[in-house]
Amino acid sequence: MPATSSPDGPPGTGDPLAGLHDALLAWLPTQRWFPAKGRRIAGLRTVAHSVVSTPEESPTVEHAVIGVSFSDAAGGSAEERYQLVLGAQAGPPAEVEHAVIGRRPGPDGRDEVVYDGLADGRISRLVLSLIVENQTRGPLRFVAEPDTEAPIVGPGRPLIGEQSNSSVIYGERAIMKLFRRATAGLNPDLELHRALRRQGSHEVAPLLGAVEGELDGEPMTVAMLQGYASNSADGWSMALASVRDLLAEADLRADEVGGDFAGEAHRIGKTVAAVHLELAAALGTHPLDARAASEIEAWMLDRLDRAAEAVPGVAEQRDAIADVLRGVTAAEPSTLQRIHGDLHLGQELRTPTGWLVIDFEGEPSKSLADRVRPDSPMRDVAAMLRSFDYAAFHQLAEWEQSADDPDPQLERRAQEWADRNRAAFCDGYTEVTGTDPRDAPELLRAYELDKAVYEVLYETRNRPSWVSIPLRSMRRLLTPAGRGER
Ligand SMILES: Nc1ncnc2c1ncn2[C@@H]1O[C@H](COP(=O)(O)OP(=O)(O)O)[C@@H](O)[C@H]1O
Ligand SMILES: O=P(O)(O)O[C@H]1O[C@H](CO)[C@@H](O[C@H]2O[C@H](CO)[C@@H](O)[C@H](O)[C@H]2O)[C@H](O)[C@H]1O
Repeated sequence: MPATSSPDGPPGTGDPLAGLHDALLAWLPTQRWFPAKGRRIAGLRTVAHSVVSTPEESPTVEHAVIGVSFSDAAGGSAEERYQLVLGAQAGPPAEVEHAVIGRRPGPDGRDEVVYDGLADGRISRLVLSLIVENQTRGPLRFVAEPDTEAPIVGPGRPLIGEQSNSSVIYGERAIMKLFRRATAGLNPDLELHRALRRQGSHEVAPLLGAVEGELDGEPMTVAMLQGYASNSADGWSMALASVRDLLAEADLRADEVGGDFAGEAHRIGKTVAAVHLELAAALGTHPLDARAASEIEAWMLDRLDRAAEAVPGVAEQRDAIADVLRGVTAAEPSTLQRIHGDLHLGQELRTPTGWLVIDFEGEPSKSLADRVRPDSPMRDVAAMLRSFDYAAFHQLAEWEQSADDPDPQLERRAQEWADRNRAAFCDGYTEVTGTDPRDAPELLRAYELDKAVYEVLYETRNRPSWVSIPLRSMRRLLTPAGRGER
């Protein structure tokens, strides 16, 4: 049996990672998934730790939850928790060299190297086989989804790219995501994929299995295994290619240039609509009555005030924005249900047969309670409309960094691209649900503006050179002429 422990004391009192705290503190900010880069870390502790491998298996594989606390103004006393899968071996293979975290004395007295386990194909292969065999190792349960056969195709290859979690791909057949933020409770990504699977959804990748643990006495989702859509392209890259074609031919309209995206936007609209119907059928709907609407309004206003504190461009428009956000109370009668919660073109994959929606975790900065709260499907629709704006104006925003003045002709072309694709998306959505989102303009505008405010804060913190994109949309949504979708 693998050894397990749940240390909670100070370093040196039985914490198996105590000797690695300094190394972890240096390593964490270098990781793409670590969201608190640049913040002043006050301390680190091991919240939970278990050994996954048996003594016969090499390398040693460990699962840990670490708690990081901060001493800057944004930190307060809140601790953020992250999951790690660690490999440990005296002489690990060269392929993990880039993933080394530190060294510590091994069980035989010799130093062993501790590294990010997902970089080691032997470790990802072990995790996959534990899932397929439905094994339990210490506090971790490796579960295959009933009636599925996860393909055993050997070691995993870490996904390289922009991610908030960490994924490995198994031979173009399966993909496993380790959720980096450790949160007590069922992760909505797993929960909603399970619900959609029950509905026989063709709009999401098939769920194959999961790794589940415990945190604070509650279940915690460690990882999720899905079918891999090989030969797919994400909507964001496809949309950018289309916009590039358009801006290279500034004299032509979006429908006259090669690489028009409107057909795809229409199909994405249909796909998102189908997901909404499936989620409603699987998990139910509730009326968006006056009480629910005022709760959503309060939540939006609170988020607006937090953004206004951090970004002067938002603070200057605070009252005008608040007036638009109050549009959610004009939403009756309509319904609330479980939704995606953080939809954008990068969360859509074009496969040879259609579009798939991925990543149902919701906005990363929201608490779990907020991410699982039923909301209007209009939030997802508005988020997609925002994404078409992003794709349209992204290149201009990059050019504006180096050019003196924006070219008004290119701005007009970009706006045409956005309008054309937003309309095509709404048409596709309406075709499937029978409800045209543009028939509730105040609700749609409130959700779009709420998302734009979120994005202004997100870009200020993560990609300051992109902040002009949501700021431009914020201004448009506050201008009477720029409001209408039709
Ligand atoms: N089922 C899948 N098939 C193919 N590629 C996928 C699949 N799921 C995710 N990906 C790829 O992995 C990337 C990260 O996945 P995502 O679920 O968005 O992770 P994160 O939550 O870390 O952002 C996606 O942008 C996509 O390129
Ligand atoms: O993908 P995540 O779930 O981590 O979502 C976060 O990051 C997104 C960017 O990667 C961010 O999306 C924003 O930028 C996109 C272009 O990169 C654009 O298509 C989206 O419309 C825009 O919101 C998302 O908001 C954030 O939560």
